[in-house]
Amino acid sequence: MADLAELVPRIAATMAARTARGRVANYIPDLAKVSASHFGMVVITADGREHAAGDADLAFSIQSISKVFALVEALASHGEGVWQRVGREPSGGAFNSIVQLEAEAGRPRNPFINAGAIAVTDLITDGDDPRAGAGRILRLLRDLAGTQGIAVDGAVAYSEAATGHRNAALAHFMKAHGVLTGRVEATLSTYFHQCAIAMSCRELARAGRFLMNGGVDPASGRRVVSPEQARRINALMLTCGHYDASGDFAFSVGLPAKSGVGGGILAIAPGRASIAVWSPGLSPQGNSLLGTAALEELASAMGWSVFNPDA
Ligand SMILES: NC(=O)CC[C@H](N)C(=O)O
Repeated sequence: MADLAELVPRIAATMAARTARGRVANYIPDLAKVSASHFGMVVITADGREHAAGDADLAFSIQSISKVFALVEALASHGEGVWQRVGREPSGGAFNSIVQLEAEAGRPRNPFINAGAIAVTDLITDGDDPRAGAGRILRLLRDLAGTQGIAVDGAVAYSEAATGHRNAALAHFMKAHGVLTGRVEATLSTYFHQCAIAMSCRELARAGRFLMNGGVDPASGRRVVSPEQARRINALMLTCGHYDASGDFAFSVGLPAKSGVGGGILAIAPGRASIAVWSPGLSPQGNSLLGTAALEELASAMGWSVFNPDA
């Protein structure tokens, strides 16, 4: 097995030199301002060691990675009731697709496509102030990462709200079917704020540690979710975390992971590591191109696949 102290900087150097870096998301105007030249990576192993390289401490917009932590909050307050409004099947469609909703009575396929995430966020939206629901996610992330320094990037939240017509369409459609119960504007605003949370790879990898550790944060000993919920969240990340590229990601990397259009990916090697990578250039499906390539190299060098007999 490779030595992580040598491997992580080597992967970062390889990715820094790549010229084909994908395209930075531009449908949210403020995300388009980020340079495609960034690459950061942090691997935290079960023994608590952190291996960091590149832009490991630069904050970026976590976007859809926030959907994992919104789900944790919804499970905490609503338990299994979450599954009454959102399914557990990969959609095979784009992250912001609307077509399945019409055929399936407004019930989103899974909590990681936009429709499903908005339905989950509706459960933790409290009143009209987006700071309430987004604040729950922020508190969770700060607690898990061990820093108060994580915040919502107000400019990104505003930019997203100003251009988020597709998300508004998804939300109104679900409201018409009774899948959303809160006020649509409040739910959407909460969703835009959670997506605009900015944090670094180091903070994100720390925040993901409970998922490699059966639901307990190894840093504090706090139980975040039950062992069964941790397994299920990992299962959803593996099957749905990369939208219509989830099968390909499972094929080439083989780890539960959640991507965001800010170019971040949180990946979990159960029992072994919590990993965060960031490179803003995206594949056509909206997943970090170099982040995926880096995870593929890491997983293969370490033998970290949930499909390995000895993993
Ligand atoms: N895939 C993503 O990261 C999408 C999140 C983005 N905030 C959106 O709603 O479109």
